[in-house]
Parts: sequence; C-alpha cells; structure tokens
Amino acid sequence: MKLKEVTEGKVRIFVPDPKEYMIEGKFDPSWAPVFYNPKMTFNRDLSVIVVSLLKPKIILDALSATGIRGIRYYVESWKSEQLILNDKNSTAASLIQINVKNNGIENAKIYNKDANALLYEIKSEYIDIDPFGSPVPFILSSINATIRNGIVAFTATDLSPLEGSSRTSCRRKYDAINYKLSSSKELGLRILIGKIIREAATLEKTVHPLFSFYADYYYRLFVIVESGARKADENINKNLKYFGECPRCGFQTFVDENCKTKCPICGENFIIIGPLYIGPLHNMEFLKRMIDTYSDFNYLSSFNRIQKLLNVIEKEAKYKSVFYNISKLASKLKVSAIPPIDSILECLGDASKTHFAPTGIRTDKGYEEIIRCVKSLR
Ligand SMILES: C[S@@+](CC[C@H](N)C(=O)[O-])C[C@H]1O[C@@H](n2cnc3c(N)ncnc32)[C@H](O)[C@@H]1O
Repeated sequence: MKLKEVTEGKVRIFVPDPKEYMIEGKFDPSWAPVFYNPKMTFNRDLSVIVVSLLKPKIILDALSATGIRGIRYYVESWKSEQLILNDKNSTAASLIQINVKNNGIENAKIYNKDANALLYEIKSEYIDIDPFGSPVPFILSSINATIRNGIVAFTATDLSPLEGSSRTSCRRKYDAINYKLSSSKELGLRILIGKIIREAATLEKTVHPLFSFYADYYYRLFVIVESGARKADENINKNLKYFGECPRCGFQTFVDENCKTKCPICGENFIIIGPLYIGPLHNMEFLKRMIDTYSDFNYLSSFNRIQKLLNVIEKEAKYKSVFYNISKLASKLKVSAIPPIDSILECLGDASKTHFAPTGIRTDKGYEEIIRCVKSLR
C-alpha cells in the first residue's frame, strides 16, 4: 500500500495515498484499504477538546482505522495511562502500529479484533465508537465495557433513518416510529439518545448526554454512563416520550404514549414519532467548561468553526423546547415572505438561533407567541 503523510492537529499520520485509489478522477475514503476522511477533522477536533477535559485513565478507540483519533487524544488532549486502539481490518491494525510509533507513543495497545468481541473482554473509562453508518451494533457492548461514570462517544452518520427519510430502517435499527418533520434534524439526535437509554437499561445502566451536536452529515454524542436499575427506570420514566407535530398548523409538543393525538390549536391529527429522549442535550456544567477551555486549542484548523458552534450551543442550550423551523412553519401558515430570523428573535425577546438549522429558532415561549411574531413581521 502506497502511503502519504498528512498533518492533522499536532500529529502526523500515514494514510493510504488517495491518488492510488481514484476512480475516474474521483476519490472516496471508503475505496482505500484503510479509512481516513479529512472531512471528519471537525469531529476529531471537538473530541480532542472534550477528552482534554475528561482526562480518562483509559482510552479505547474501538474502531480506529489509521489510529488518528486515539493518537490525537494522547498527543493533544491528555496522556492517558492506557491507550487502546483497535480495528478488525488487519491492514488498518498494521498502519496503526506505524502511526503510533511515528508519533512517539510507547505504551499503546493495538488490537485487530471485532470491536464487540474486544468490548466484552476489556473495560475502559472512555470509549470511542466511530463506525461507518449506525453505532447501534456497538451500543450494548460499549455501555457494558465502561467503568463507573465512564464516557462513551458515538458518531452516527446514518441520518436517513434518524431524520425520518428511511422510516422502515428507523423502525428496524432504532425501534422508533419516525416521519420527516419540520425539526427532524434535532429529533434524529433525540431518537438516537432514546435508543441508547433503552439499550443501557437492559444492563441496569443509564446514560445522560454530556455534549452533543449535529454537523455536515452526522451526529456526535458524548454520554456519561451511570449504573443502577432505579436510575435506569427514573431516566426512562422522566425522559423518554413521543413527539407530535400538527401537519396543518405546525404546532409541536412532546406527548405521552397514550396521549390524545389531536392538535389543541386546530384539531388536526398529530403526526407522532418516537420513542425519543426529551431531556437536555448537554450537561450545562460541562458545556461551560468547554466554553471556558476551547480557546487553548486555537491551533486547530477548525477553530473558527468550533467557536461559532459553541457560541450558538451556549445560547440555545438554555431552552427546553425543540426548535421551530420558521421556513416550514411559514409555509404551513401560507405566509409567503419569511421574516428574517434576527427580527423574529428580537420580537420574541427570549429566544435563540439553533445550530441544527439556519431557519430554526429556539424558545420556551409558546406557539401562539411565535406565530404572532411571524405574522406581524411578514
Ligand atoms: C469510520 S472508520 C473509523 C474512522 C476513525 N475513527 C477516524 O476518526 O478516522 C470505521 C472503522 O471501523 C472498522 N470496523 C468496522 N466494523 C468493525 C468491527 N465490527 N470491529 C472493529 N472494527 C470495525 C473499519 O475497518 C473502519 O476502519
């Protein structure tokens, strides 16, 4: 395999030379014998900041490919006592050996196993699950492998089921009813968290989001794992519900399983999806620590984008409601000219933008108040 050395963050990594794997002048990272996607640098950069705050004794990068993620954690975040890197692809495992050495790391353990098999053999304080597509096949094993109050980081690139475009796939993989709704970008993340809570509960454990976001074509979610059947029950009872959107007037709300399915505003039948998680998407204390810390990482190539994302998340995190997509709402209400988002925010007073959608607003003020602003400004 012909290799090329690339720099990302503070590490230099050998990756398959893209020139060797081009088809008709195009390159897709999945065509190379070992996967490296520069488009995921933003995901890795933010994860470097998260891990630097967590300082786990053991880091397990269960689906490592070139090893870049775990190597970056060790070099840029925190020199953990144990760094464990794994990939079931033997070419990847050999490349991880080269990359670990090239970055002067002496004490890494490298495995060439199926991640699920490895996760039932060893325990870790921080586990990274960064698969192709859905993380579902690794939820149970990774939650099981965490030591008390450990963290699991999940990437999910299968937005099509999570956002309700592939409804049967969502039913199959996430055991949730789904439809494409106005705020599906956020609801998809909530369906993923709901699935993780239900899987964890089978092990008498539960999870709470530490930090999460949507970017490009994926969700990234860090959860803290807690043990105890009672905690699992409490989280299910408090935070797992359904979500209803009125197809006629756009009113939206969390609902109970056996709720009335009529919209209280116009009487139309709701479209109901779920189960999904209705709690906070971040731990506020941890988010504050991220905001206080990220400027130490101003060498990162995505620093400006990180700053922008954290600024928006800091503002939107204080609201409990799912965001309203103003352009979708305006089209349901047959309002032809959509008012500028900044004018709506000003009209509402207590509201923010959301990182999930450029035409979204987040507020705990009611539907009527939002409609009043949309109509008065058109
Ligand atoms: C998306 S890539 C990982 C990218 C890497 N984390 C990064 O940041 O560059 C997914 C990797 O998981 C590996 N993989 C897929 N299924 C696996 C399994 N069941 N056990 C272990 N590795 C697996 C693939 O060989 C591939 O290298």
